[in-house]
Amino acid sequence: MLNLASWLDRVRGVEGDPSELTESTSETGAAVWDGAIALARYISRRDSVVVRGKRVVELGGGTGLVGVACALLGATATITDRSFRIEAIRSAINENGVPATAQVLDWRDPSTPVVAPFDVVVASDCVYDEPLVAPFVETARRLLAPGGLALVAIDTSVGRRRAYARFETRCKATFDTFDAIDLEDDVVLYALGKPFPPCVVVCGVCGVGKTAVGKALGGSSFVDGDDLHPPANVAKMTSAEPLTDDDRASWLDACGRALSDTDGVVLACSALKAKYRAVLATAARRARRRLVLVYLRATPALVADRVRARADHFMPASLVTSQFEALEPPTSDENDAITLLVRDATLPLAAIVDSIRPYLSQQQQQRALTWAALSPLGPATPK
Ligand SMILES: Nc1ncnc2c1ncn2[C@@H]1O[C@H](COP(=O)(O)OP(=O)(O)O)[C@@H](O)[C@H]1O
Ligand SMILES: O=C(O)[C@H](O)[C@@H](O)[C@H](O)[C@H](O)COP(=O)(O)O
Repeated sequence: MLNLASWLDRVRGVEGDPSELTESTSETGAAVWDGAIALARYISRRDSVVVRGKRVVELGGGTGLVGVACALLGATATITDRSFRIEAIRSAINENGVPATAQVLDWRDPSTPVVAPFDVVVASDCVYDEPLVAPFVETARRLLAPGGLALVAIDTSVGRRRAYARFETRCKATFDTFDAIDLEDDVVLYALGKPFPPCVVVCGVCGVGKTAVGKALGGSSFVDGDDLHPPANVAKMTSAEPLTDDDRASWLDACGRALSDTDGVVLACSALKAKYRAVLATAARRARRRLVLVYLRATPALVADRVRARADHFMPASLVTSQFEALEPPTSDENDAITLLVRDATLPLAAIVDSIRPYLSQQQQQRALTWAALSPLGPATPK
């Protein structure tokens, strides 16, 4: 395996002039531009923090220089470009014997199957044409895990000022942290952090108010666990038969996927037992987020009243007793991965929701702090 220094020496021999390239040039990506060299050097100086052990994707890989550099430094890299560059990227990967794969990715075709998310997105000198800016930034956002970091190097001597200005504006609107750092020569490095909405689960027995609170809190990002039950579970509950641990297993997995596969979900899920909540906490950790668990507390009598008064729901009031029998009320020392908020379900809805919101922004701040600590750039500049 080559080391990074000799690999950089080697690719310097094919340096090119990016000012001659346009989006339609078939030569795009055939030469190594200054941005790529500067970015590879930058990452190599901060390897353990930025890429080691991380899932990295390179956009517009060209020769594959930056992606191969990341893999040489201990990342698992996916190096992407349009189809005509893939062969060259594959040979760069093979030559270096690194843990990397080459994959076709066209930013204007969101259906291209690249397995996201990634901890780090890297790219260099990719936004030289204005029409490319929006699809590029959207692709970076789509592929990046919450809390992840995008590093985009641009050689500003090339003179594509309008494209760069559009890129900056777009990034400021898309990412929640934005730094522009001068690297060597005229290369500017943009460090971008993806918004980091928390995973929220509203739990408690049937009829306690999970859906009402979850909807008010999550708006369009609300997911109702009721909708994730397999039909057999719904049939069972409709016929007044309580669910068993086995019945709940696949449903909890589906709830977990709703948490880990989507940005910023608020999920209503009864999560009656500690072991069910552990499944959800693991899913949140998979998405690199902390789980905020809102437990709604009420008496069996109040809950039975609510369930009886509720129209258009499969859950019969006769199941309320078994729900309380199964319930293991969550405690704050139950699981390190959970931030527990206990709320009185008899309070007005607005009071419950307003008392939860500050914890959500606290999570956002925590994300910014984590990012700043991980970043080799010093504290990130919030927009
Ligand atoms: N804080 C509250 N105050 C008064 N009624 C509520 C409150 N929260 C929920 N409800 C009502 O109680 C019923 C059950 O609430 P729902 O959200 O469907 O519970 P769950 O999703 O836990 O089964 C609904 O008719 C809902 O409008
Ligand atoms: O684990 C269970 O026994 C069920 O999941 C139950 O707890 C849940 O509450 C139902 O989905 C009913 O729906 P509601 O909670 O909306 O009444």
